[in-house]
Amino acid sequence: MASNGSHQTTTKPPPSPSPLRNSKFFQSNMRILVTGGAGFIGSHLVDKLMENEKNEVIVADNYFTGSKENLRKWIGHPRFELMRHDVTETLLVEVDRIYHLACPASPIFYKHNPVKTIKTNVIGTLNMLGLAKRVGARILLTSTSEVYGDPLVHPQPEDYWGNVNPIGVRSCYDEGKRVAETLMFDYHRQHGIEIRIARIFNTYGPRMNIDDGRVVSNFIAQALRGEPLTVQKPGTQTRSFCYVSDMVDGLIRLMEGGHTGPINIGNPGEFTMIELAETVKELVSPDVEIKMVENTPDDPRQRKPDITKAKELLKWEPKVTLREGLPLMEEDFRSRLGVAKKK
Ligand SMILES: NC(=O)c1ccc[n+]([C@@H]2O[C@H](COP(=O)([O-])OP(=O)(O)OC[C@H]3O[C@@H](n4cnc5c(N)ncnc54)[C@H](O)[C@@H]3O)[C@@H](O)[C@H]2O)c1
Ligand SMILES: O=C(O)[C@H]1O[C@H](OP(=O)(O)OP(=O)(O)OC[C@H]2O[C@@H](n3ccc(=O)[nH]c3=O)[C@H](O)[C@@H]2O)[C@H](O)[C@@H](O)[C@@H]1O
Repeated sequence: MASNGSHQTTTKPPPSPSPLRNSKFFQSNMRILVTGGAGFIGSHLVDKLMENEKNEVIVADNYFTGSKENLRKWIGHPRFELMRHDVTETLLVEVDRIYHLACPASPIFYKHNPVKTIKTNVIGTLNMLGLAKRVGARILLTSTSEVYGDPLVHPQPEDYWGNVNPIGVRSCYDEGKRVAETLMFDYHRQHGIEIRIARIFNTYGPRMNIDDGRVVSNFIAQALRGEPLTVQKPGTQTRSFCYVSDMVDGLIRLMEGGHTGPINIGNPGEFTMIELAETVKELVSPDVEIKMVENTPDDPRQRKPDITKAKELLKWEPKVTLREGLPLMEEDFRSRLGVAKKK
C-alpha cells in the first residue's frame, strides 16, 4: 500500500519495442532509417545498405526533390519500407541507425522556399534527434562544405570555423546546417546520443535531377541537348567533385566507425568552373559552346576538402576521378533524355 502519498520512482527500463524481439526465432536485423532516401545521394545509400541482408531500410521522404523512381527496384522488397513523410513533423519508428539526409541540396531548390529549408534543417534535425534519443539510435547528419561559407582558409580542414553570411540568400541552407550541427553536438553532450557528422563536398553522379540546377548536372544536360554550357562569372571559382559511390562508402564508414566527426568527405581534386565546362565539352559534346552568364550572390570562390581526418580515422579516400565519373553520369543522362551516343 502506498504510505503517505509520496511518489515512488521506478528504475525499470522502458519496455522493448516488441516482446517478439526476445523470441529465439526473432532475427535481429539492423533497422536503418534514411531520411531524404528518395533523393540523389540517399537512393544510392539505400542501394548499398540493401546489399547487406542483415539490414532493414526505412525511407522517409516528402518527395520535394526526390522521387519514388529512384527507389523503384526496392518497392515491395520485404526488408524495405518507403513512407511519404516530412521531417518537420515528428516520426515514431523503432530503428537502430538514422541517416539524416532530408533537405533540398541544389541552390535553386533550397532558395525556392527558404523558410521551409531552414525549418527542414532545424526542426527536421530536432525531430530526428528526438527520435534517436527515444529509441537509442545512432544518428548521422549530412552536413555540407557550405558551413565554411566563402572560405578564407584553403583547403578547408574541419577545425576552420568558416566565413558565412548569416543574412544572405544562401543562409537558409548554410546557417541551417550550422545550427543542425550545433543541435547534434548539444544532444550528444546533454543526452549522450551517439552522433556522426559528415561535411559533404560537391557530389555528382547518376540520378541527379536533370534540371537540378547544380553545375555538373547542368553542364551534362546542356551538352546533351546541344545548348551552351552556362559558366557563371567569373568562372575561376573552384569546386572539388566527389563521385557518389565514393561518398556512400565514406558515409557508411563514418556511421559504423567510432568517431563523431565532423569529418570532411569529398574529393580533393579541384577545378575551376571553366575547367569543368571544358572537360564536359571534350568528353560529351566537342561542338558545344561555352557561355559566361551572371552569377548569384555569395557564391563561394574556392572550395577543396582537407581529407586528412577521413584518411586517418575512416581509412577512406575517394577512388573515382572526375574524368572517370563524368562518363558514368553521361550514360545515365543519355538514357533518361533519350539521346543516343554518336558512333
Ligand atoms: N550532393 C551534394 O553535393 C551535397 C553536398 C553537401 C551536402 N549534401 C547533403 O546531402 C543530403 C542529400 O543531398 P542530395 O544531393 O541527395 O539532394 P537531393 O535534393 O537529391 O535529396 C534530398 C532529399 O530530401 C528530401 N527532402 C527535402 N526536404 C524534406 C523534408 N522536409 N522532409 C522529408 N524529405 C525531404 C527530398 O525530397 C530529396 O529526396 C542533403 O542533406 C544535402 O544537404 C549534398
Ligand atoms: O558541396 C557542398 O557543400 C554544397 O555544394 C553545392 O553548392 P554549390 O557548390 O554552389 O553548387 P552548384 O550550384 O553546383 O555550383 C557550383 C559552382 O558552379 C557554378 N555554376 C552553377 C551552375 C551553372 O549552370 N553554371 C555554373 O558555373 C556556380 O556559380 C558555382 O560556382 C550544393 O548544391 C549544396 O547542396 C552542397 O551543400
